[in-house]
Amino acid sequence: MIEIKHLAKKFAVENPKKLSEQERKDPRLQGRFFHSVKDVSFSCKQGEVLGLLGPNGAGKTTTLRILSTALKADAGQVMINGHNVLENPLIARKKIGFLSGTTGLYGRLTGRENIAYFGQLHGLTAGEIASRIDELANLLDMQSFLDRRAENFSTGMKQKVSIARAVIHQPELVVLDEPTTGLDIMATATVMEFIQRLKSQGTPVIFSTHHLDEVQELCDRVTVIDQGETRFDDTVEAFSALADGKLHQSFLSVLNQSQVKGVA
Ligand SMILES: Nc1ncnc2c1ncn2[C@@H]1O[C@H](COP(=O)(O)OP(=O)(O)OP(=O)(O)O)[C@@H](O)[C@H]1O
Repeated sequence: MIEIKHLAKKFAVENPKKLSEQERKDPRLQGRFFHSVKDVSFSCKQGEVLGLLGPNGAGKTTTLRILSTALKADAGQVMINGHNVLENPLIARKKIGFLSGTTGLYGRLTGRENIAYFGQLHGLTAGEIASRIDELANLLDMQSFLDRRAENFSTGMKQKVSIARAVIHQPELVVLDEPTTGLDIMATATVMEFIQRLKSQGTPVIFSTHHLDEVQELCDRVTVIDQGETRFDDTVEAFSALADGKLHQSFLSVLNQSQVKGVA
């Protein structure tokens, strides 16, 4: 069980000129600070997949980076199976597998070496690493390129190796930031099947996405964030029922209500 309560994170704005026009108009900009995440709460149980939705700049990546301990929250609580993540980041790192959109692979290492390196960081033995990589190579369809240097990998190859690297230590919770962005149909299907498999093994998965068909196919729960605040957090059935099964309409209706609230 993972529970996120009232997360908040602001960033100091070093140079206001570097903000986009949209950010300059955003009510989250207050003086020298941009309050990227203001009040985000959601929860996800064993074996559930949660889809984190929101428009560009809503605060999804910031939330997931806090969850994975890559960023420190200003306020709020993250509990994983009774452990306080924000107070015990080292324990939390062992429990969480995090795919970030920005962490690159080491180009001079092969795919296998990139994954094995993370296994070593997590304290796995050489034997454990080898058998786990074999298993992941199968699940993510990586055999044909695993022993090539990563520098010339396609986007799909890179993403598969990055996912394998994130889950080498069999984490209790898997957090994926836009795992299918930029992937072709085949690679997307492989990643979706992989998430499905984690789910069937009972591992909770939280992933951000802009693809509602992925939500339809995989998710048990949906959380919508807008302007740094949770605007919807419930089952996929409840989300779907907002607009007679049309998830795009459900999403838009949550955002419309959110804007009405923002104005009020
Ligand atoms: N280190 C930072 N310093 C200043 N502002 C930041 C920083 N990181 C994020 N932000 C701002 O916080 C807001 C939320 O960003 P975030 O990346 O969390 O959004 P997102 O929902 O993941 O968006 P997208 O769907 O475009 O990936 C954005 O306006 C972003 O520019």
